[in-house]
Amino acid sequence: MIIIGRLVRFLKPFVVQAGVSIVLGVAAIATSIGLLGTAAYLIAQAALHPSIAELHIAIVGVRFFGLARSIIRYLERWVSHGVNLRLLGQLQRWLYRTLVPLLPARQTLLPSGDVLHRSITDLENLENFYVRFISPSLVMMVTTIGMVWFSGLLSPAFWPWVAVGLVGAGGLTPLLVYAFQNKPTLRQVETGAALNTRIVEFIQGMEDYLLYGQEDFILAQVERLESTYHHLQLRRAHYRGLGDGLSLAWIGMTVWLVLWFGIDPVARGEFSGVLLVVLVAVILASSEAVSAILQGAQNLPLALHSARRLLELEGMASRVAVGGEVKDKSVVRRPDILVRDLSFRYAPDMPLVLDRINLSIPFGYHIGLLGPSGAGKSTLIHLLLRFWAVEQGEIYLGGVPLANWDEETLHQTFMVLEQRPYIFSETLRGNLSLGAPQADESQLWWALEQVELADWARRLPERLNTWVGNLGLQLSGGERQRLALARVFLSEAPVIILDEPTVHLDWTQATRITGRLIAWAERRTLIWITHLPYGLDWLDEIVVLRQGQIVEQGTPQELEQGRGFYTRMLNLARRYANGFAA
Ligand SMILES: Nc1ncnc2c1ncn2[C@@H]1O[C@H](COP(=O)(O)OP(=O)(O)OP(=O)(O)O)[C@@H](O)[C@H]1O
Repeated sequence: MIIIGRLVRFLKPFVVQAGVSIVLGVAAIATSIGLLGTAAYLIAQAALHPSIAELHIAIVGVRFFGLARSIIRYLERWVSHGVNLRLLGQLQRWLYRTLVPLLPARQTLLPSGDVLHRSITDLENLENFYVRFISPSLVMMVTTIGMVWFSGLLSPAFWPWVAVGLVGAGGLTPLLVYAFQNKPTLRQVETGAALNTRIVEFIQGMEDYLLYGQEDFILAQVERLESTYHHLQLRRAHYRGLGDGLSLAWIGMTVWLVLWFGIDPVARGEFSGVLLVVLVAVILASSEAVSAILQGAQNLPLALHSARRLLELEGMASRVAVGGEVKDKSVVRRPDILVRDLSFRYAPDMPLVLDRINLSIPFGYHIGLLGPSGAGKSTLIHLLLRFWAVEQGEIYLGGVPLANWDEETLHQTFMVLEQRPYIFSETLRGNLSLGAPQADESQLWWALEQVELADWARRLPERLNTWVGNLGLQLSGGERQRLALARVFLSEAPVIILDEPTVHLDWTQATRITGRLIAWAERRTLIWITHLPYGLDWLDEIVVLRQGQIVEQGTPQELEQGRGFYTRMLNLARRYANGFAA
């Protein structure tokens, strides 16, 4: 019920249109009943050979209901599909708004295939909830009340049977269908999501699977999931068939009871035979509303499970701090960074990844964040970007607590080159201008020059307009890295964070590009993350992280003269380099 309540709130903006669609739905069923009722009256009355004048009203009624039924049904579909499409748009917007703050940090919790499943299949299932459940339920209720009232009007002997029959067919049977469908549907949704996840993983990791000879194993998993999925689909179809049969039995029983209790009074002349025929016809006509609600009950578990999966994203999102608004825009252009007593763990039952970190990075400083793998460097940056909420300690940006920065301004302040930069299935131009849509042709070429990709780009068949599709897989590791670095050169952000920026580059090229980066970032803050203590003399300060703690801090020269962790790393690195050279 809570889920249904949360779903109904999405309908709020379209409540008028939804109301109109329900009224039209009731009117469409009413005209169907009217058509069958007047047609039955006409045939039954005609059998008694009355004068044509006596049949006149019934003839007009048949014409009217016949015409009105098509027009009203058309209008009802038009309005309800309009509501549906707008609703789908609203749900999609809601989903993307929910996913955006969630994805950077929680990718590990949501495999890409699962996100795909949620954003396509789950949304589609949810769409059915409104058109196939809410509206038919209300139409069924009104139809039942209307039919009970009409049969009671004809004779008090009939209405209890009509009430029992319609409640059985349109109330109890859908409930039974829902109860039986619930479990297999839950399993079907989960199996479908697992299937999607496996398929996306298989495609993304195809190279490795082939290399390790694991393709048969993965394909067997996919086939197993697929066969479970089809088996569950079959089971659901089976219950659906049972539901259809059961509701028909209820309607048939109602007709039978009405005839059983009606024939004697007709024989005794106490009740009109024509009206008895009309009553039977309208009961049969009301089964149109029954079949709609049965379809709704069939889809309800699917919609509810999908809704639960979608709404749980909201719960995850609320754990990430939501920003306010930075009033003083001047701090946005020259923000100092201050980290005070920051501790962090990924989950309450996990160990501390950062332990009482204190750090001050004045604007314009070039600082190196050094430490072995797993020291917590990326975590510190992700907290700075507010991918995760700070729970212990504080981070100030430009003197303003990080939580008070709005998302958009925060993202304009930072340019981040992640360890595995993402190359989009796009043209070279599209990939370059991602963070700098204002950049003109000459700026794009300038950026390519800085990363030594301009000659390569000139040789491409369509130069900047060449498709570097398939997530950049047709580029070499070094080309991908330099393309991502070219994006950095186009950025206007005041704080630049580069996570292992020269990985995949050869030593001489890395040195040249680093030199250009240093010069370019002269009036910006630069945070250079690395685990190699090489060639860092140009930095204003180096902070050494180890097991989540700052173990050393100072200028490169100060650290080199000391006997700490940094010197040990440096000596080790030199020994390795000499060993290789020898
Ligand atoms: N999403 C996550 N959930 C749980 N633990 C995580 C998550 N991300 C990182 N960790 C753990 O936090 C610790 C610090 O990881 P982090 O990525 O910050 O290290 P790092 O210094 O950047 O390492 P590297 O140089 O290898 O990138 C590691 O032990 C890692 O396993």
